[in-house]
Amino acid sequence: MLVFPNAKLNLGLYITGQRPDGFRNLESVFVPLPWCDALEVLPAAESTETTLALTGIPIPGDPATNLCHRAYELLRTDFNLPPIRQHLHKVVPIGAGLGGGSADAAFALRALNELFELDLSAETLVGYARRLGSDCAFFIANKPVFAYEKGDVFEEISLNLTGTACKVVYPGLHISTAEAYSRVTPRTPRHDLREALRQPMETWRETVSNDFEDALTPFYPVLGEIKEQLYAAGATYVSLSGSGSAVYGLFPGLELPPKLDMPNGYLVWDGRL
Ligand SMILES: C[C@@](CO)(OP(=O)(O)O)[C@H](O)COP(=O)(O)OP(=O)(O)OC[C@H]1O[C@@H](n2ccc(N)nc2=O)[C@H](O)[C@@H]1O
Ligand SMILES: Nc1ncnc2c1ncn2[C@@H]1O[C@H](COP(=O)(O)OP(=O)(O)O)[C@@H](O)[C@H]1O
Repeated sequence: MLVFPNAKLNLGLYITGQRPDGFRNLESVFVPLPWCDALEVLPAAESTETTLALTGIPIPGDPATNLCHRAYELLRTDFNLPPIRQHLHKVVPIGAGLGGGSADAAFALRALNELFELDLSAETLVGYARRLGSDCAFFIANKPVFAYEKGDVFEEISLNLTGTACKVVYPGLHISTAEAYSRVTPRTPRHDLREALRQPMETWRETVSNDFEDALTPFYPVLGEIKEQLYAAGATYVSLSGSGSAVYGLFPGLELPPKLDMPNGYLVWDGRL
C-alpha cells in the first residue's frame, strides 16, 4: 500500500499554560498542507524481519526510533501483526514545524489498519496516534481543526482555505520542538483565535500570531527576513508554522505564489492548499 503523508500549517499558535505533566497547553488552528512524503507499507514473508528503508532527506537518529517503525510496534503490542516492509521517501523538511514526522506515523497507523483489516475506528486510531506525539492525532482525520490542550484535542471549524495559493520557505534551520517550548512563557492570548480567523484575511496580520515566532525571531533573525520578503512579494498573511523554522505566506486570489530567489540550502514549496 502506497500513501502520501502530507504536512500541516499552524494558523495562529498560543501557548496558554503549563500543565502538571510537564507539557504546555496551546491553542492553534491546524490546516493540511499538500507537501508530501511517500510511504509504502507491505506485508513481509513470515520468516523475514521487519524492515524500514529510508530515502530522500536524511532523518537524524536511529531508524529503530523512526515514527513509522514506532507506529508498527505500537499496533503490534495489541494485534498479531506479521513482519512488514516499509519504505519512506522523505520530502518534507524535518524539524520545520510542518509535522512531517507526525504525519508519517499517523499514515502508517492508517495504512496498517487497512492492510491488515484491523477495523479500527478513527477514534481508536486517534488514541494510538496521541501516544506517538501531540501533533500526530491531527493527521487521522486530516482536516482543518481548532486544537487545544496539548494540541491533541480538536474541535471542528468551518474555515475553508482550499485552493489558496501558498509558499512555504524552510531556511534549513532545525529548531527542536523542546528548545522552542523552552523559550516561550505561557500567557493568555490577546485575541480569540477562532473569532479572529472568521474575519477577512487582511486583518489577520494584526490579530493572528504565533508565540514561537515572537520568542524565536530574536535568536534566528532569518525568520524575520523571510517574513518581510513574503509580505513584500504580496502575501496577505505570513507566519512561522508551529515551532519553526518553516515560514509560510498565503496569497489568496493568485493561481500560484510569485517566484522568489532564495539562498542555496533553502527548501521552498509553492502550491495551493
Ligand atoms: C509545536 C507543535 C505545534 O503544532 O508542532 P511542531 O512545531 O513540532 O510541528 C506541537 O505542539 C509539537 O507537537 P509534537 O511535535 O507532536 O511534540 P511531542 O513530540 O509531543 O513533544 C516534543 C516536546 O515538546 C514539548 N511540548 C510539546 C507539546 C506540548 N503541548 N507541550 C510541550 O511542552 C515537550 O518538551 C515535549 O517533550
Ligand atoms: N518519519 C520521520 N520523519 C521525520 N522526523 C522523524 C521521523 N521519525 C522520527 N523523526 C524525528 O522527529 C523529529 C522531527 O519531527 P518533524 O515532525 O519532522 O518536525 P516538527 O515536529 O518540527 O514538525 C526529529 O527529531 C526526527 O529525528
